[in-house]
Amino acid sequence: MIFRKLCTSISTSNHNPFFLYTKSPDPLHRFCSNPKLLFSQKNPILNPKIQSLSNLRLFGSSNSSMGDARRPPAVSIPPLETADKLEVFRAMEAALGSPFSSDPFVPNPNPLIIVISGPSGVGKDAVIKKLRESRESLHFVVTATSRAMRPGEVDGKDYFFVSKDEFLGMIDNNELLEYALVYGEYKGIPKQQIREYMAKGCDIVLRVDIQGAKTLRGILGRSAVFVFLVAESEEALVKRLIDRKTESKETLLVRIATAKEEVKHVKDFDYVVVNREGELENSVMLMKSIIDAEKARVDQRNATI
Ligand SMILES: Nc1ncnc2c1ncn2[C@@H]1O[C@H](COP(=O)(O)OP(=O)(O)OP(=O)(O)O)[C@@H](O)[C@H]1O
Repeated sequence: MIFRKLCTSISTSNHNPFFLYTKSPDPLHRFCSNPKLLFSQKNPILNPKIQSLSNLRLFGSSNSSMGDARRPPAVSIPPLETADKLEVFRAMEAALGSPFSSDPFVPNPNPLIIVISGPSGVGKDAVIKKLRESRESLHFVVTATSRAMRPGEVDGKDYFFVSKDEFLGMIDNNELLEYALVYGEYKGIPKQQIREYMAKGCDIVLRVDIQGAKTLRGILGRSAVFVFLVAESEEALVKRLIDRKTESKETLLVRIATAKEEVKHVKDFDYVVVNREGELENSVMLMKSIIDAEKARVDQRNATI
């Protein structure tokens, strides 16, 4: 009730269309026309920066207290319609009593760790290859593996191909963030590579199997983003694996049986991307959107290795 009275009194006493703030003897009256402002940083009583607005004069507007000899001289803002932009800019700085800052309003996003996983043959490598071509700020960690090189693969680019003994040495020296024995072969993620590229501000992409993703979730928690790649159906996945022609009949059967179980783990991930037959480009686009959205999060993930 008292508050409404205050507002009524100021709305009848203040006719200046540009400012809520006038030289009323009662400081509460100055911001009464919008009750929210009373308690916000826009309230000149609370914000000393805006208090300097009392020195502000617009061309063509009257200011009844201009004769007050105790106040510093008023700053004039030239008319926006005709004045030079820089002139207006400088006048506004002078009116506010400090230069406008060019510092970013929000800090740059943190480097992101993106874990991509999914059943064998779903298209992880295919998606990553396309992402690699389109995003320079992403670093794709080259996994170390003890498996033999497939035709077309390049050492140091697709994987670091090492012997089983070399791999065991890396485990002993604590050089791996995560490692696993997959279908009789070792695969692991070198820590040093991640540290080095995160220090350069790059986002990191890790490609792991489902078990690896589970282990990484245990290590990284919510500090990394986990994406599950899946085919649209079991049928599509089997056809894709047959087409790839990299498996024996036996390993093909094992991979298919494993994939059926692995799909159940989708709920442990942050995102799922369905890599439909013939729609690889769409999957890549969705991956990019996920990364963009993650970079725009207010509550940034903050991974340290
Ligand atoms: N959307 C798609 N449509 C059709 N074929 C695809 C699609 N995505 C990937 N492929 C093909 O499916 C096969 C398996 O893909 P890829 O090797 O990338 O799978 P992966 O998940 O990396 O498998 P693994 O875990 O066994 O290494 C490849 O021949 C690839 O070119």
